Amino acid sequence: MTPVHSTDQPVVAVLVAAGSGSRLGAAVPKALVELAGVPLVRLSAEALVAGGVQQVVVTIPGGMDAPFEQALAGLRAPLRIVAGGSTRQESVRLGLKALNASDDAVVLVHDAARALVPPALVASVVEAIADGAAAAVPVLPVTDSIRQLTASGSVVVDRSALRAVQTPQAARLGALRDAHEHARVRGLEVTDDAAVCELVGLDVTLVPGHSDAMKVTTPADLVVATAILEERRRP
Ligand SMILES: Nc1ccn([C@@H]2O[C@H](COP(=O)(O)OP(=O)(O)OP(=O)(O)O)[C@@H](O)[C@H]2O)c(=O)n1
Ligand SMILES: C[C@](O)(CO)[C@H](O)COP(=O)(O)O
Repeated sequence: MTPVHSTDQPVVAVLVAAGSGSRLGAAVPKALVELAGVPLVRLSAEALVAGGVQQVVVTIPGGMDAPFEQALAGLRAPLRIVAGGSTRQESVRLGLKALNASDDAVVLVHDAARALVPPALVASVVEAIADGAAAAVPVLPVTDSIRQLTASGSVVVDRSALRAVQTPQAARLGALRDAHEHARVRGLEVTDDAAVCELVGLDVTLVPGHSDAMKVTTPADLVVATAILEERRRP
């Protein structure tokens, strides 16, 4: 399949898959859980490659090499599997270290749990970096009403000013490695790579996200994701 974008930049990715999936509660690590017979990590890796990624490092739980190698066998891009860390942030840092590419390569960080990310969304964060953004993340408007807890109760929040953040998140490889090292040295913990970039003063550019890039977190998410995949496969 031809990548859905074109750029002169090398495009590489860290696919974080080292989580246990405690909220899903499956018998295997979440990234090995199957949607319509295909492991989440395999679907995610294929979406990255279809979106133009040329090299993938996958972070996995320690001691799980064999099942992950089997799940990822035959991927149409160079692939390396490395042990992840105890947090997502640490897994990303270890994955970035294992990539073999120049500092100016475009790097994507993607959750294996967002297995149905459309290749066009992958391409759109790459293009944002190629067009000059320091960091790029996909976002969606928030659909629930939101309240913020206060000392005396709670207050309503204007949701029109809020966005939910997805992956893949993109930057230049050298800059993202430096930002993660900065966070590690200072003991700073944040929830995503855009926030790591902001710790070192990089501007974050927002691109439109997609509902199919939902994160499989709970058993109900698995039902929704299965339905999306089956709908895609319907002739
Ligand atoms: N130490 C960790 C924790 C998470 N992840 C990855 O980061 C992504 C987002 O994390 P999440 O979906 O919250 O996964 P888990 O941490 O496994 O979920 P839970 O909190 O339910 O255990 C997942 O693809 C997960 O595999 C990782 O590589 N290393
Ligand atoms: C990176 C992320 O998916 C963006 O929404 C999210 O922050 C991961 O959070 P989690 O705590 O690992 O579920």
